[in-house]
Amino acid sequence: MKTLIIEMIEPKRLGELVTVSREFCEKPDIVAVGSGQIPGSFAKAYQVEDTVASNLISDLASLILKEGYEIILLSASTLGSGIAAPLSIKLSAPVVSEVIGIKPELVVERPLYGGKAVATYKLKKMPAVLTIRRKYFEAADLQGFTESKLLGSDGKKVELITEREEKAEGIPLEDAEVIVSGGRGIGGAENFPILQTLADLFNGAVGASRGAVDEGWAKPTQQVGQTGKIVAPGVYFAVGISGASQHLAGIANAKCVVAINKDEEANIFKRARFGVVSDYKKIVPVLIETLKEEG
Ligand SMILES: Cc1cc2nc3c(=O)[nH]c(=O)nc-3n(C[C@H](O)[C@H](O)[C@H](O)COP(=O)(O)OP(=O)(O)OC[C@H]3O[C@@H](n4cnc5c(N)ncnc54)[C@H](O)[C@@H]3O)c2cc1C
Repeated sequence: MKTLIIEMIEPKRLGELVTVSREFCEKPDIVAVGSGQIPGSFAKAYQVEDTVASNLISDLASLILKEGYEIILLSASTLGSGIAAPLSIKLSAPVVSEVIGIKPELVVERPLYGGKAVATYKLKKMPAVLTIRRKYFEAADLQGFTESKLLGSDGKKVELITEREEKAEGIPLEDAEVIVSGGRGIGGAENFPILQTLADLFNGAVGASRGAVDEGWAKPTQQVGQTGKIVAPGVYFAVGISGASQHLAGIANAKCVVAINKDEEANIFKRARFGVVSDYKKIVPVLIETLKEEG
C-alpha cells in the first residue's frame, strides 16, 4: 500500500514509523519536517521547514491526493497529533490516534479508558491517518540519507513569532529507560533532588504526578499520566504516588514498576511488580548508597 510518513527529522521517531510502515509497504515515502538531512532510505522524500502544523495541512492534503497515498503515519507527538486531526478533516479520511498495535488485514489497536482496554479497528476507507504511540515499536536502524525536494507552500496562515526553547535537562521522559517519579508524598520541592540523584545513577529521568506538579514542586513538563506524558521505561519508580487511574494511564507500558509508599493500601501497589511499604525518606537514601557501593 502506498504509505507516507510525516515526521520531524529525528532518527528514533523516524525509525519507529519506518518499522510500522513495513506492515503496509516495502519502502515508504516521507515528508520530513524541519531542516537537515533525512536519515534512512525512502522511496521519495519531501521536506518542509515550517514546523507550524496548521500551515502544512493544505500542502500535505494536495500531495496525498496527487500521489494517491493510502496510509499516512505520524508519531502521536505534539506535531503529529496537531497535523493528524485537521489533515483527516481536510481529506475526509478516518484517523486512529495513539496506535499501539498493527495486525494483518489492516487491523490496528489503540488503548482506551486510560489503558484499561484496547480497541481494535479495521481500516476500510483510504487514505487512513494513523498516529503511532511512541516506544511501542522498535525503531528501525536508518542507514544512509535520502535526498529530498522542498514541498511547495501555499502561504503561511499562521506566523511563528517567537519560539522559546524548553531547556532540556537530561534525558526526555519519553526516551528514558529508567524514570524516578515523585508524588505529593515527597512533601516538598526541596525533596526532589534526592530523586534526581537516584535517577542519575541509572542515567534516567525524573517525572512527577499531577499532585506534585499542582503543588508547584515539579514542572508541568515532568507530569506523567493521562494529561501528562505517556512513558514506557524499563523501570518506573513511583515514590510517594498513590496510583490514581489518571497516573497509571501514563505508565501502562512501563515494564517494571517499583512503588515506594507508606500506605500499604495505596492503589499503586496493584500495578507494581516490587513494592516497599515505608517512608521513602528511609528507603531512597539506602537505595542510593547501595547502588553507589555496587558501582
Ligand atoms: C481529568 C484528570 C486528569 C488527570 N491527569 C493526571 C495525570 O496526567 N497525572 C497524574 O499523576 N494525575 C492526574 N490526575 C490527578 C489524579 O487523579 C491524582 O489526583 C494524582 O495523581 C494524585 O497525585 P499523587 O499520587 O502524587 O498524590 P496523592 O493522591 O495525594 O498521594 C500521595 C501518596 O503519597 C504517599 N505518601 C505520603 N507521604 C509519604 C512518604 N513519606 N513516603 C512514602 N509515601 C508517602 C501517600 O500514602 C499517598 O499514597 C488527573 C485528574 C483528573 C480529574
